[in-house]
Amino acid sequence: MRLENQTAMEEKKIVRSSASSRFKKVCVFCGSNTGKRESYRDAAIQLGQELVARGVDLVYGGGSVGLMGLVSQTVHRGGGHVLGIIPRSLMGKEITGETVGEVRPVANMHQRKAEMALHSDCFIALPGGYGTLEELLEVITWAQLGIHDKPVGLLNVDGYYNYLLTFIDKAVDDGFIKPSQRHIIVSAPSAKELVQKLEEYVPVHGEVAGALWEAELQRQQQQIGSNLNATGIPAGFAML
Ligand SMILES: C/C(=C\CNc1ncnc2c1ncn2[C@@H]1O[C@H](COP(=O)(O)O)[C@@H](O)[C@H]1O)CO
Repeated sequence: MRLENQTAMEEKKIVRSSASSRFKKVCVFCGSNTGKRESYRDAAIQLGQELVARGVDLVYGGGSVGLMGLVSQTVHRGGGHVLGIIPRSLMGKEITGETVGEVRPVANMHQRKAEMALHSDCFIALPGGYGTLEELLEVITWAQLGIHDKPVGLLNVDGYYNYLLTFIDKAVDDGFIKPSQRHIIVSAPSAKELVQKLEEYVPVHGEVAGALWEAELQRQQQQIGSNLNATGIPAGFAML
């Protein structure tokens, strides 16, 4: 059966390669829309195929819309485990569509990001909009602070992220990002090249030595839990 928006190229059989991966689970951030270029859809499917070929499971934001749907359906169809972490407020089918694999409902967007990060060994951003950018920049910030040392990859399909990369270079030139931390982001134009680079990535720690990951996330989760009001919205947030 063809997936929605699936091209002929995508129907190729996915063969699990014998090459093992240092990653067990990769978290993918990507558009809840497919974007206007076929190359974006192809890249989502190619990334899903690359994960399956390497025996890597998927963690993502849940739902079946846009590129999220394509990558999750590809991994699921290829036999990989798919974990979708989704705030209860986004769970309506009209918002997320039919999801595949395991779905973990969480209280809010903050808990989703913490859980996505906790359950994965690496992050990859495909093309996307505000949601994708926000998720990407948060894990980069956490890497900069030494909260984690998991690789962060940008799948720069057809130069989609060129302006962002240029902007980051400007921030380095103008003294807002340390040159050593420019290298937190690993980018490549294709899924195969990107995953290979991420496999070879050696983390560069900033001023905070060592990963404080587990402790920090557990602290965040407790904080989130204790801050929730009756509607599941953290104190101080009007809406989520
Ligand atoms: C509002 C619409 C769809 C929302 N559906 C979503 N379902 C699950 N996860 C989502 C959804 N929207 C955003 N996300 C998260 O943000 C990233 C995508 O956001 P973007 O703004 O589209 O880049 C994604 O990684 C999810 O974690 C109907 O359009």
